[in-house]
This record gives sequence, C-alpha cells and structure tokens, in this order.
Amino acid sequence: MSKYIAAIDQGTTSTRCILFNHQGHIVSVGQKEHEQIYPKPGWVEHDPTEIWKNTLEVIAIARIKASATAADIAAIGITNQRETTVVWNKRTGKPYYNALVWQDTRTSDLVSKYEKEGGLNQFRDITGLPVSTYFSSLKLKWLLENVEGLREDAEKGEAIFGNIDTFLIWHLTGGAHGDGGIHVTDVTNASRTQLMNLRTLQWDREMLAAYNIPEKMLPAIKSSSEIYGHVNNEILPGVPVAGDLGDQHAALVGQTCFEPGMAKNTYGTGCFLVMNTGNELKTSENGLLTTISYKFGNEPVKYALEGSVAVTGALVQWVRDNLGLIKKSEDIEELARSVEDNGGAYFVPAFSGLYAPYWRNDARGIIAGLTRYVNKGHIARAVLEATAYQTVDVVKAMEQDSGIELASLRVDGGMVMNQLLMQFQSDILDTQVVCPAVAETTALGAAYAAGLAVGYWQNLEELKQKWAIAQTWNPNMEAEKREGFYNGWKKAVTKSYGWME
Ligand SMILES: Nc1ncnc2c1ncn2[C@@H]1O[C@H](COP(=O)(O)OP(=O)(O)O)[C@@H](O)[C@H]1O
Ligand SMILES: O=P(O)(O)OC[C@H](O)CO
Repeated sequence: MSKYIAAIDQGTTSTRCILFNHQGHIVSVGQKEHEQIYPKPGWVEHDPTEIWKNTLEVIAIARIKASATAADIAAIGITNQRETTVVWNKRTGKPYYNALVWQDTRTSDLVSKYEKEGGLNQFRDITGLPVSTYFSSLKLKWLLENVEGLREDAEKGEAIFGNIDTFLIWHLTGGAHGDGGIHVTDVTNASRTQLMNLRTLQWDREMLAAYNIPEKMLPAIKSSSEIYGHVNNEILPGVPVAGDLGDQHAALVGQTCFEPGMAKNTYGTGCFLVMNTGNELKTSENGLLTTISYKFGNEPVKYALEGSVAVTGALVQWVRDNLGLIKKSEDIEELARSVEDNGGAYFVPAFSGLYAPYWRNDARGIIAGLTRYVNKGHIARAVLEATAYQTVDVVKAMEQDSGIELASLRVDGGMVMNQLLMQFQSDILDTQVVCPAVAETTALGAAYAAGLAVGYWQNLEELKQKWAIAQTWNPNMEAEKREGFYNGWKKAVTKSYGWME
C-alpha cells in the first residue's frame, strides 16, 4: 500500500499541501501565501495563475520534506476557498480576469436589483441561499457582462468556469496540454455557486436563466469522493485525484461530524459554523444557509445548515497590514492581554456587509463605544471579541433552527491558536470549546475523502476512531457580565446598518 494521502488546501490567504499517513497524522507540510488584490473599495481578487504556481510549489515542498515519490502517494484530495470565481480559456489555460474572491462586493448593485424584483429569498427553496454578493452566481454574471468577448467564448464552450477546486483539478489532470484537463466540481462546491438545485444535485435551468449563465461553461457535478482523473503533470504523475470538498465541508469531515446534529466552527479568514443535518434538507428560519455536508461516492447526500461570517481572521490581518498595530497575526494576543477588557469598545467588521444571520449588504465596518480611555489594547480586544460575538450570533440561530443545544463546540482553523480568543469564546457562549489533536481538519477532510475513494481507509467508523482532543476551554464568566458584553455587541451591530445606500 502507498504510504500517504496528499491534501491540497487552497485557502483565502494561503495554499497548503499536507501529506497524511494512515493514522491521519501530518507527515509534512508545504505552505505559501498569495497576494490579496484590492483594486477598489470592496473589490477583492486573486491571481489564479499565482495560485496554480503556488500549488505546484507547495506539493514539491511537502514531497521533499517527506522524501516521497509519486508511488508513495495513494491519492490527492482537494479542498478550497468556496464561491471564488475563475473563468479561463480551455485551449490556452489563460484566465480571462483575476479570480473574484468570495468577499468581493462589486455586485452590490445587482443584489439590490434582484431584491427589488423578487426579494432576497426568491431562490432559497432551490439553492438554500439568499441573493448576495457572496456566492459565485453574481460574480460570474458580472464577469460575463464586463469582460470583453467572454460571453461569446462561453457560449461556444471555449471559456469555462470553475471555483478554485475545478481550476486546480483541471490543471492537475492535464490543463491545456494533450487531451486537456478534466472539468469537474463536487456537490459541496456546486452548492455554493447558487446555480445547483439542492434536491437534484444538478445545475438548475431556472437559476441559469435567472442569472443568464451559459450551461456550456459549467463543470460536471460529481460526488466529493471518487476518482475524477489522474495527475498528468510531472509533480505527481499518475496519482488519482479522488477527493473534492469546499473547505468548510472538508473541515466537517475532518472533525468526523458524521452524525446529524454534530457541528464544527472553523476560524480562518472568516468563520464558518456547519451542522450536519443528515438526510434532511432543512430550511432556516433564522438567517442560516442550507447547504451540503458531503456526498461520498454512491452513498446518499448529507445536508447541512451553515452560519457563515465573512470577517474574523481577516480583521486581524487588517489590524496588521492596514493599521500596522502588530507585525504578525499572533501578536494580537499579547496586545489584547495588555488590558483587562474591551474598555467599552466594539468592532463590527462589516467590511463585506454582514453575512449570517443578518445578511445586510448595506452594513459597513464600525468601531462603536469610543472614549478617550480606549487604547490600542482595547481595540485588539474588540477585534478578537468580534469573532466570538459573531460566533454566538450563528450558534443561537443554529440552536433555534435545529432544536439542538450544542453541548460543546468543535473548533479548528488558524485562529484557534489564540488562547485568549478561545477562552473568551467559551465564556461568551457559556459552552465548552474543544480543539482536536489534528487541527488541520480542512486538509484532513479532503484527505479522508480521497482515501475513502481509493480504499486507503475503509469506512467512516475507521475515521471516527482517529478523532482525539488536544485542548478544551471551559466557560468561566458570570451570567450578568456575559449578557452585558453581548448586549453591547448587539447594539453595535445595529449601528453598522444602512451605511451603503
Ligand atoms: N494567533 C492568532 N490570533 C488571531 N488570529 C490569527 C492567529 N493566527 C492566525 N490568525 C488569523 O487566521 C487566519 C489564517 O487562518 P487559516 O485557517 O489559515 O485561514 P484561511 O484558510 O482562511 O486562509 C488569518 O486571517 C490570520 O489573521
Ligand atoms: O479560505 P477560508 O478558510 O477563509 O474559507 C473561505 C470560505 O470557504 C468562504 O466561503
């Protein structure tokens, strides 16, 4: 048997390749950040060619660190930032435009138009999602309407669309060379385009008509765990590409949340709380999204509820890059520890409007409650607390929608290294917070999907055995104090509304 499974985790800020062994332990990691491109206020882009180059580089790093040959790798799983939209030419491989990143708000006017014409929730029954700048549908519409020659090429089937998973699989399986790459996606990624019907798991004609998208440019929708094709590139020649999951769905799998009612919260650029609802396609009454947990091969699809928060770790980066208050993201903890509390300040990071559970495109970021007393330590606290309060908002919505009270919250992602944040999260939720031994759950989930497809792992029971706790935070805050903090947050949120006309 080959020794390892490779997972490529293409995130908002960086690309990682991680090799896992049969125990599900990390053997080696290659990681590289890519440029965040902000051409105008509210616009966020990535260069797809840079991402592809970084992918090759991180695979090479992970391979070299583990002294692994292609024969040592049983399969590759891909996981990715979702919704981010790429269109490229299938003969040359050249992108028509930079990737429009999920946080990009250039389609706000289109959102208002659809809101006036049919309301924000007009497509919820088919897709589980409100009309928003967040999903691929409006980004693709914007590209088709604004990039010269794109619509003509798309109608001829020459210009093809994909999220980052599709773009990477296409390149890995041959790209523009020879017979060309394989043009596929999986049900979890497709569920975030707002073009897939959640019941049929196919592109929905009504949605394509509503956004005027040519079907020819769309990838084939597959399960999250099957052999899509083989690597046709010297980086890992012949290795099967056998797993594909949007990163938040992959983290759910990596956390082995296989039973209905199990949930995880991932703290990265944004925060994403996902609860597995099993066979039940549940509609939210409280501002959550209906989406897909995963679909393994021919097994029935599993649905999910999701609370997506746009800006959490991204706010820490903003404090680092735009204010220069810290040098590295992790320095925010020391700065926040220089004070006792938030000093009355609340930061509402509505940089891309507010996502779950508010869905306010008209909101923009604010710091509320400022007095002469507030210093940079208090701002650092308010920044970290914003992540915790936004999580409380989605946990409350999740508990109401599901009728399940979360006994403990399984967490992962880059921000869980922050002890102050995790303790505050537990305090403000009044719930235990638990981090697993393998905190790279996103990559692990993609590896599990690929490993199941090629028989490297046998079944979900085997995977469940591997989950183990690394750290637990227990709540330790008086109810009155907790409620006071949270009320302050709710008041601040309302002050961010109505900034955009
Ligand atoms: N110790 C820390 N405290 C607070 N935020 C952190 C810390 N370490 C990393 N981050 C934030 O976490 C994010 C990176 O996490 P990661 O899970 O790699 O994100 P992504 O998958 O979205 O690229 C960045 O936004 C960074 O600012
Ligand atoms: O790259 P991440 O981990 O911030 O995740 C991005 C999400 O998939 C966006 O929906």
